[in-house]
Amino acid sequence: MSQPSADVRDANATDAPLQAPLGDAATSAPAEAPANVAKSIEARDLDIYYGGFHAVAGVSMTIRPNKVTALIGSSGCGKSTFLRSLNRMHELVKGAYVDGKVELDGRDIYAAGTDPVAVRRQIGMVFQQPNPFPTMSIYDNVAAGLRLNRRKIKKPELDEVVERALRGAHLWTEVKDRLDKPGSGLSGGQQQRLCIARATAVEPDVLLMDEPCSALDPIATVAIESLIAELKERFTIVIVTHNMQQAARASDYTAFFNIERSGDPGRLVEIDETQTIFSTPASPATEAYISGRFG
Ligand SMILES: Nc1ncnc2c1ncn2[C@@H]1O[C@H](COP(=O)(O)OP(=O)(O)OP(=O)(O)O)[C@@H](O)[C@H]1O
Repeated sequence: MSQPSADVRDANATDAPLQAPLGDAATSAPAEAPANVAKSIEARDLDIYYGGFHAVAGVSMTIRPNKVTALIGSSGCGKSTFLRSLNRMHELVKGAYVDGKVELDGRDIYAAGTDPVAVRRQIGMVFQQPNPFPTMSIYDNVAAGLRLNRRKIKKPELDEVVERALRGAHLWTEVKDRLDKPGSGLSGGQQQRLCIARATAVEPDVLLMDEPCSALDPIATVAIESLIAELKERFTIVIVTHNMQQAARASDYTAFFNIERSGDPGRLVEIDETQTIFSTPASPATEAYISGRFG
């Protein structure tokens, strides 16, 4: 829930796609995967609250299209909170709200009248724990979002989208002969790739990933990392990770968050190309964190 502001009202004039009812927005979606141009996100002076608790303060950041941006920083500095504010999942917590702006290609996702469900369709999320719908088949897990968005979608088209999403998630060959079996019967790494297939099947512009490998073994982690490298050809990706090697391997840009004193809100210290953050960061706090001196 954003606090109303003049800026929000101004942005309202240009946010038509996010205001479209979910079904309409999706009905016009092309059957084929769209061109490889994803969208950028711009956070401007973003403050994030849980009721009276100020969790994250004053974040301004550009998230570039078709790049992987990693969010790193010590526990509790607000990485996940910031991530969830980028697709309006934050406000699902009772009393939680943001102040400031988040723009998807220049359109404020918090503008008055914007449908948060449509925002979440355009900015998908993959969580730490793989969470396939437990009673649904593998096929239905991937088809679920499309069925919600496009009630009249025909079976042959759905088959095509499900196959494409599963191939895109490097899962097709492993599951093509058991599409009718429950998604919960897959291994952890397979379940996470199923969740990625589910998230990408609706062709979002941005994929948010909250520690997507932290519940996985090293082999499954490598599989997800190589998948992320491919997915950025089609999507803008933001990933929260505690694993600095993973940030160094998998991201193009890295944002370091920090809390100066206990009880203070988390703040963005710096964002730069990953190579720069891990070799010559601007801030001593970043240097201390990446060299393992704290956090
Ligand atoms: N649902 C919630 N209600 C109230 N406070 C919350 C809630 N979720 C998180 N917080 C608080 O917000 C702050 C930021 O938490 P957040 O989980 O975003 O940090 P993080 O950097 O992602 O941490 P970690 O690396 O441990 O996952 C913390 O002080 C946390 O306790």
